[in-house]
Amino acid sequence: MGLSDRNQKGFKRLLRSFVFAGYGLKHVIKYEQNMQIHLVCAVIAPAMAWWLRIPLEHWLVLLLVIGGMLSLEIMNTAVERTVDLYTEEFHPLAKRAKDVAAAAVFVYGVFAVIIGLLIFGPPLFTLFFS
Ligand SMILES: Nc1ncnc2c1ncn2[C@@H]1O[C@H](COP(=O)(O)OP(=O)(O)OP(=O)(O)O)[C@@H](O)[C@H]1O
Repeated sequence: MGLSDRNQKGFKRLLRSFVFAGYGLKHVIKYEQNMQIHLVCAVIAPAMAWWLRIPLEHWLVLLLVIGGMLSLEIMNTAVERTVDLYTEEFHPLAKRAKDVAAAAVFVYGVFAVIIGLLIFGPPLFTLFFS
């Protein structure tokens, strides 16, 4: 399906958007090392949550943080590809755009780690030291 199908409506268009999102997801997983690292964490964290039997409200926060982290990494890749489309030569604004997008991932990552410590710290402490 090409760009001319943009005016399509209904279920077919919805299905089409899922298929394209799938292409995007496959690309990021295949080529972005950071995404692969995030995915490993996205498997380990729920496994730990299950093991430690954390409460439902902590599950909700955890899932929100994992979804946010993965989505932000995907958006970061979109920014990188868009910048590369504009120029593969060195350009200070290209650097600025990529570094700012990377900073967004970094800031979220720092808060994700803090939330992870707050969620997993107390039950781990109880498990090992009491
Ligand atoms: N066209 C460009 N002009 C100037 N600086 C750039 C350009 N492309 C990338 N950079 C900068 O070079 C550094 C490394 O970028 P590189 O392309 O290796 O990784 P990335 O595309 O930013 O991220 P990733 O490795 O996750 O794909 C970053 O500081 C980035 O901002």
